[in-house]
Amino acid sequence: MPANIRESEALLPALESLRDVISRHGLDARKALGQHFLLDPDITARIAALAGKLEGRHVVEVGPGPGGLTRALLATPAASVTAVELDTRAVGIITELAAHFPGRLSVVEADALTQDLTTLCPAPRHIVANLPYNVATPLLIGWLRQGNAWERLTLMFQLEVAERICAAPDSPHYGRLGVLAQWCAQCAIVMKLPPGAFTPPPAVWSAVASIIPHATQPEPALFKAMERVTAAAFGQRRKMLRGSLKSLKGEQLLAETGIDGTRRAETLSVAEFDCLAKAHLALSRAS
Ligand SMILES: C[S@@+](CC[C@H](N)C(=O)[O-])C[C@H]1O[C@@H](n2cnc3c(N)ncnc32)[C@H](O)[C@@H]1O
Repeated sequence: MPANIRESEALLPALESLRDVISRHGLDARKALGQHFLLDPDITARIAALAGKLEGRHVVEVGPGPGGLTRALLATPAASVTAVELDTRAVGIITELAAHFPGRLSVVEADALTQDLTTLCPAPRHIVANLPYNVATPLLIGWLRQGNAWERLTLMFQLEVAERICAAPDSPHYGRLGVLAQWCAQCAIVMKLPPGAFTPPPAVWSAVASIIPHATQPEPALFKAMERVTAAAFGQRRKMLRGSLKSLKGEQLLAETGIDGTRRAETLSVAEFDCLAKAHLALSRAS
């Protein structure tokens, strides 16, 4: 395995600069596609390193754009990289890049929101991506739903979203996304980047979150129950639980779990939400 960033770069064949590739393919950044590119190879190599051991792993990269992070991933010992991209111009760039890495890089032109990424490569699978910010949250929730399929996710979000994913109870960013993510995975912010690290720069800071699914994952019906409970509890977060959970037979749920109905959603631990989701599922199966 390469010992450092310079050694990793040395593993790549001589490639055209990303700026030249962008201009040759007319890949001017489009806001609607959340396009903020990473062109600094030191930064992309650091992100690839944050993904941990990639030897023998199959990596899915969502939104390769001009391919900076893709190149960094190819400089690791990953068994394969599958890039999923919506923008035809970027698909053209990655198709060209794939010619330099026969059998190791493939590109799929698709919307990652509707494509089941688990069908694209065998396990053990990782996702590594600088995500399009406009669809990052629904993408993450979809991948959490398939927790068993992923060994690890290393994902760039807007800093505020990464903070919500990793927030502790009773802290300002704690909410539905943090409960769902931490219920399914170990989550941590492992890198922060200022707007100037991207071309063009976004309006806000960004952060990479490392998301490692727990060994045991909720079954689909329990995941749905947790989605319903957290939507109700945080949908009216200023309300006490006995009010916000009313539509889910809240009184019964609270009695069964022993959780005080005068508490508010943001004070509950992930373990307490787990109890509520299990009680809700049991109640809905019984009725
Ligand atoms: C933030 S840019 C990252 C580009 C590149 N990985 C980089 O770091 O320079 C997000 C990328 O996701 C692509 N994208 C946007 N929406 C998508 C979707 N629904 N499915 C797949 N790719 C998408 C964009 O075209 C763009 O290339």
